[in-house]
Amino acid sequence: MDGFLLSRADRTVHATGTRRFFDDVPSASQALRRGEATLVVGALPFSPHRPVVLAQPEEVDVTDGPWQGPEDPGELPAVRISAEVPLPRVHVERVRRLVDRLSFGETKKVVAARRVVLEADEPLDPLALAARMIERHPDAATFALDLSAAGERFWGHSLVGASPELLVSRRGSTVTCRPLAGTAARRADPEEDRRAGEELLASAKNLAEHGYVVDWIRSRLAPLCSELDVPGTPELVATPDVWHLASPITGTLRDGIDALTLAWTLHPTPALAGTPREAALDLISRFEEDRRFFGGTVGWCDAEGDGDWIVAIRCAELSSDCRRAVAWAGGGIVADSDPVAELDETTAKLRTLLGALGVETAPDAG
Ligand SMILES: C=C(O[C@H]1C=CC=C(C(=O)O)[C@@H]1O)C(=O)O
Repeated sequence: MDGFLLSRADRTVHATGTRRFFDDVPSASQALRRGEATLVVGALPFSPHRPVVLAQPEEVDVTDGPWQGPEDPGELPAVRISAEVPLPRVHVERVRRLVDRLSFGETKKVVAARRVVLEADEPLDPLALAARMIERHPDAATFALDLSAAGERFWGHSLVGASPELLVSRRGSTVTCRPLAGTAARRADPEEDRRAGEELLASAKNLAEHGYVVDWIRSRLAPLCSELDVPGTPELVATPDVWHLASPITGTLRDGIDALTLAWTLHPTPALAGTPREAALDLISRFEEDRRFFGGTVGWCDAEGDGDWIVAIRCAELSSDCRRAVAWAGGGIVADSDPVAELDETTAKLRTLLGALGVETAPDAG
């Protein structure tokens, strides 16, 4: 696909063509500051050491409300799962090993992720998939973008997803974050569903998982803000597939740090990495293959420094022929995590992407 789409309930940024690519966050931020670019769009990968996708687009369309895609995006092709990496039982075993490490080591939390490889009968149009995801997940931030600028491994690839998690947003001197961590699968029965949400809100394990993320964001934002409002307890938010614990955080920035630099300062949070962050990143690199842009961040930043950066979860990377896709899901592991429940949690999270493609996932064991 050409370009970049970020559709949120209140605003859509749709950009096409490229005037210039940037190699890193500081050079993009400098171009915005000097007035050499009016907008930068793109994505940062999960690993802070891998190439970014940051571009000044040729044309930009900013509209109120969610993206109004093609009148009739048409049917998506039939898609099936061709591999799971690692196999579900191996993911359970990995989580068990991580739990052992967390019980005896200095690491308090680490996020373990797995992948599902999908094959499509016909090419899967990234924007048609995005349109389907907007329809199914109207409250999420739906994105679709070309990843080619990240190098040969990504030529012609695109990333498509519908994320419920805002990494950071800046409007003038106001900075907003809404980290998510702590999850329970939604239930078909309304009474059971309500109870699942209430239990999540009272779960010491999930509150601990959540607390690490809030502490990280507070520690990164506090030096940059004259005021910072961090709620003492999280609230419950729902997607069609899962309940989450969420903390809406708001601050007043002291100086003109732009949204892109804020994203770079916060990313990856313990919602995707763990605590302490470096130890968790080290464990992830030893237990998993490169996450590429899963768990990274997707967004835009304008010349005023305003912008929105979304955590790249509930997403898939499409190959250049659009016949293959890789979807990821992860979950925070702490010392008292149950490995089988953690597998089920990733299955519930995968439903956002797989459901849009009409692919069935195994029902969870809960
Ligand atoms: C890592 C993912 O979710 C994050 C966001 C919300 C809740 C999470 C959790 O409960 O572990 C994760 O931190 C994912 O969707 O793949």
